Amino acid sequence: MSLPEKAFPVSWDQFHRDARALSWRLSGANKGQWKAIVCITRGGLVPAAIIARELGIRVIETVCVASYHDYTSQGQLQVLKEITPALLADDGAGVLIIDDLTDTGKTAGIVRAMMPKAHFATVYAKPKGRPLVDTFVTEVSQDTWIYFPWDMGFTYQKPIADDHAG
Ligand SMILES: O=P(O)(O)OC[C@H]1O[C@H](OP(=O)(O)OP(=O)(O)O)[C@H](O)[C@@H]1O
Ligand code: HPA
Ligand SMILES: [Mg+2]
Repeated sequence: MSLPEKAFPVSWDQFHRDARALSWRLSGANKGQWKAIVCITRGGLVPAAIIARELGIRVIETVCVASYHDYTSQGQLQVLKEITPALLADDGAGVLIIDDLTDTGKTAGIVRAMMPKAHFATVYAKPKGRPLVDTFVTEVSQDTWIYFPWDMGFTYQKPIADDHAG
């Protein structure tokens, strides 16, 4: 397991703000008219709930993809549940695909291929995945790991001075 060099921790408050910022951007795309959200589980579930609330979208579908089995190392991508055929019609035109982030772009690539005309949005993006998303809020470098609030808990932090003590 190789740990990315930099850490980008995100609090619930920050995530809510960033997901709202994404909603604002999406309200200006496709005239704000979306047939449905397809969220990529599990990470896409949280932003999908916030965006659905902001944009008044009531039809929420999932596509279940798993890849990072061992913390930061990506394994074989597995599609555990496909999208309902009703939304695949017309190549997914008018459908909003939501995920928490795009990293290598592999997950985005697989889901995009299922619905080439859908609009793909993530809250965060790294450079490799960025060309695969239509809308995102914040870009972080490829050597940064994003720590989401649902993966974290409060822990004791050593004072900075302790690192300098002999
Ligand atoms: O751009 P990629 O390199 O494909 O990585 C991005 C994907 O990885 C994470 O999901 P993960 O497969 O870890 O599952 P999870 O959402 O259930 O945590 C994240 O939520 C994205 O879906
Ligand atoms: N953080 C959390 N999950 C992830 C990341 C990340 O930077 N990249 C791929 N899955
Ligand atoms: Mg995911």
